[in-house]
Amino acid sequence: MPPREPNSEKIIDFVVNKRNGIKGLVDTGIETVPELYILPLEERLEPNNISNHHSIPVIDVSNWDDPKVTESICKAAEEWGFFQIINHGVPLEVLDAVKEASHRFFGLPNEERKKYWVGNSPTETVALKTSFAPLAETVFEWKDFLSFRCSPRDLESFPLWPPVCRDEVVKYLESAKPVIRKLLEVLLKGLKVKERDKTREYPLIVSPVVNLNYYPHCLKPDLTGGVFPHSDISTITTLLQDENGGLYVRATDDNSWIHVPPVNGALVINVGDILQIMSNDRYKSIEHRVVANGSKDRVSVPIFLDLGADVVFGPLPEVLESGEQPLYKEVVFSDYSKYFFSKKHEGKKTIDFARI
Ligand SMILES: O=C(O)CCC(=O)C(=O)O
Ligand SMILES: [Fe+2]
Repeated sequence: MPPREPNSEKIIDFVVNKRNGIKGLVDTGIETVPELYILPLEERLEPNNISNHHSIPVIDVSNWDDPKVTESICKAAEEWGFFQIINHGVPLEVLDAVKEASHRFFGLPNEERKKYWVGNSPTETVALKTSFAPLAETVFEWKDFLSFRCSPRDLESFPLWPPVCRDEVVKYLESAKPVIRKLLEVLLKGLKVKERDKTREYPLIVSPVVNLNYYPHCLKPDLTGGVFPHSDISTITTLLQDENGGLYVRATDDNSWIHVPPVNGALVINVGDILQIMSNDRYKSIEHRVVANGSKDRVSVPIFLDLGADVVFGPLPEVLESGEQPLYKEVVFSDYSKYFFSKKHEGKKTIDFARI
């Protein structure tokens, strides 16, 4: 990594070592964007790279038994890797409550918030972090996030989670689980995996991670990145975004960036690397990025369906049945995940870890 300028070291000390995060820095009333957060020209999202002719599908899932619905889901996972669902049954109040809870947590006084800083938190199942991989990044992401590990065992530490948001996180996850199960069922069926194969489904649903993402307003959002281009490592991600917008998804045909417009009550679903690997590239784990807002603090709440640390995954036997060559080897989830978190966000590079 090239040496950083002296002021960047001071900023890192404040946001990382002193655990104030970007939220703490914005609260000091900074009037310019520090060098540490400025992207080189070629990495910024330029207006002429934003698509004006693509849009990701919005699918009404009020009737899961309608074959048109299931076909649209599998087709969207193949062609776009991203889609929004509406009429999914998760109550609007639950969605609004978890967004409000995110604002409440990040609105806590610095000293209160810091108690949950990674490595210092009362439990390993909840961790407050800034940017993505500060030890590996030359430019930081304009984002803090509070991450909850939510396997049934992790939930035993619920009493140690921040009281201002813990009920809302659990309620959101529990309300979303039937939808997530249904989505997995549909997507696996599209890969010819036998219905209700519990041994298969179980490890897929058991290790969710919920993040409360917080992007404070940024004076010059065009110069910075809320999240840099990356793909998720999950099986699928279910994301709740707020009304500010700012999420962009890569178009597979011309590499432009497609804005994902906020739709009240919708959930954004995307395929992650695990499902791309399991499907031997049938479903696509697509690059996406976030641009912070110039005047509003943005929140989003993803549920990442991860795997248990020791779960091994690779292309599914059903997919290879017809003689298709596997494009990926089998890997252990914890190895894949460690690799992802050891480096900065770098587009689609993580998946090469498993590629044959
Ligand atoms: O905030 C968003 O809209 C997306 C965040 C994201 O991509 C992530 O947390 O992996
Ligand atoms: Fe993501």
